[in-house]
Amino acid sequence: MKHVIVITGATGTGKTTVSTYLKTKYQIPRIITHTTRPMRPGEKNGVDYYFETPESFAENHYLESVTYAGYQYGSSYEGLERAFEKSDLVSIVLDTKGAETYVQELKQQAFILFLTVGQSGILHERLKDRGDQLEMIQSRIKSKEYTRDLTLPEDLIGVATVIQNDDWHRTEEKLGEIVTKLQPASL
Ligand SMILES: Nc1ncnc2c1ncn2[C@@H]1O[C@H](COP(=O)(O)OP(=O)(O)OP(=O)(O)O)[C@@H](O)[C@H]1O
Ligand SMILES: Nc1nc2c(ncn2[C@@H]2O[C@H](COP(=O)(O)O)[C@@H](O)[C@H]2O)c(=O)[nH]1
Repeated sequence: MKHVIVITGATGTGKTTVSTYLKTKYQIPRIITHTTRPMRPGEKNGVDYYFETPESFAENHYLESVTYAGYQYGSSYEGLERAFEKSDLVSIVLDTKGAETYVQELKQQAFILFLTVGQSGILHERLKDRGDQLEMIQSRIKSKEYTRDLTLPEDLIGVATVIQNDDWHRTEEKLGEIVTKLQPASL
């Protein structure tokens, strides 16, 4: 059975870091999603996201789309199919609203991974260290989506696997266990 590891949680908890690690260590491709937000330093179009204008964003066909801290984000059916052509096990990084939609649409094919940290105060530091502009950090941390994604939504309790991503070494160990469960034959 094909599976999508849906990596979700609040901003700065390490979703993209986990997705990149799964690709590097286990060759698990990431579904690239679309956004209207500006690029961060070092990001590349077609690698980190498909960066869109509001007009071009509206032209795609989305499995789900959301507004997050004032920008639009969406994952397309085509993106999912393209990733499944490469591998039976793929990952995607979504906010919690998107993760709920993936469970409704893909059912058992969606493996939900909710990332959290012990103290939400460290998230601000992580975003600063990542090179985010102060203005962007402040508006994001004030957004209702940020507050919402700090807590596992009720619909995902008992469905999601939770990793407290404070210690990267422990996170690596837990990811190894998850991949072994989902991809036993190839390890
Ligand atoms: N376990 C960890 N310990 C310390 N720093 C970490 C850890 N995991 C990730 N980071 C760092 O935290 C920063 C934010 O990580 P990342 O970009 O992966 O978060 P994210 O959840 O994808 O954020 P966003 O939703 O804003 O895109 C990065 O600089 C990353 O290197
Ligand atoms: N529901 C969706 N959420 C998405 C998608 N692509 C990214 N995201 C989430 O948006 C926020 C902000 O991302 P950032 O890269 O600007 O920090 C974060 O929670 C991502 O997981 C999507 O297609 N659908």
